[in-house]
Amino acid sequence: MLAGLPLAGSALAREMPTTATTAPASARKSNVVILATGGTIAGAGADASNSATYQAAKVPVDKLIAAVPSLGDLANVRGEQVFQIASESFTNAQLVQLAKRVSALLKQDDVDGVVITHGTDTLEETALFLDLVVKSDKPIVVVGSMRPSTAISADGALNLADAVATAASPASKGKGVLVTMNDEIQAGRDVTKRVNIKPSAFTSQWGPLGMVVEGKTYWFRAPVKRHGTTSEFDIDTIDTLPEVAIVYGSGNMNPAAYTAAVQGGAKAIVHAGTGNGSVAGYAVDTLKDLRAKGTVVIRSSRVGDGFVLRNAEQPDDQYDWVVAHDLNPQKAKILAAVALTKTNDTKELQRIFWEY
Ligand SMILES: NC(=O)C[C@H](N)C(=O)O
Repeated sequence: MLAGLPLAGSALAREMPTTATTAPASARKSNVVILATGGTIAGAGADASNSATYQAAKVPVDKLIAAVPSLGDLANVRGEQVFQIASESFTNAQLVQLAKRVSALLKQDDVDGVVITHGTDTLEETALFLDLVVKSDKPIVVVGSMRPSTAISADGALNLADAVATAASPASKGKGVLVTMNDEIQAGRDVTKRVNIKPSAFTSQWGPLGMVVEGKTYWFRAPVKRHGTTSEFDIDTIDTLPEVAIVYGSGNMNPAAYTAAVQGGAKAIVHAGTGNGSVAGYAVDTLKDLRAKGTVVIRSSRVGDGFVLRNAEQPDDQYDWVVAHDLNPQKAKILAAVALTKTNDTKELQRIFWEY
């Protein structure tokens, strides 16, 4: 029920008085553009009790903005509807289109920051992609919600207000793509969806960078990996991304999955290995074979936390494989696709996995 939105907004307005601003009254208000792509933050359920059964990507960006009147206290905000999709349906072509729009907007003098509203399922992929390819120091904040806008205690309104506050804050400059969920500011590179049903779904093994409280950002750490202006990748020179497949490791896995991925067009395989990216003994020959024929093999871990070391578990130097460092399989897939636009040299690819 879209009629639920203004109610949610005015409730928020009561809870967040206009004193919650990020800058002194004399400072110019930042100009923030909200690019809407769909997801649960734009979702609508039949009833306020529907927190998990609803349709994603229903509410248009103007209604999302109107539902949170306090946004106007934080920044001069305008919206653009880029897509209206659930994020599990994002394609590489859409990633490229979105990043080109972000890049173009941030080149404008009258844009200080960009917020992207996004479904949470692949939010972490988009956040890393933008981190790698948009050459700007201006804040880019990706935000979603775990409950649809019509649900009791919907989390989208506050997450969006926090995103706008973060995008409007000069303190957010140069910190890479940021994600605001559940009061926290996370590094887009590191953050991952770890719970599929709670507002506290997004965490990073390295911890949040900061928090947003009453429209003000508080920072505790900053990313050290290459991103934005220090990245060697630039969306202005990327038009397509190569196919990269993830193959999931498990007990008694079928190695035919690797071959099928390559037959399906994959230029690289991210092996979501057990433990430290380990590979079943009976599957090693298939991967060695595919590598000999040109497929890039990247070892990541299905565990999600920790990091995969070269030549631990498997002799990567001997097999000419790459390790994903601390990137989980879905993030390794994004970095591999971006890196492959420049090189398929495995030494270069490994350097890129260490540096980004
Ligand atoms: N919470 C969400 O946004 C989930 C939804 N399936 C999406 O990613 O679009």
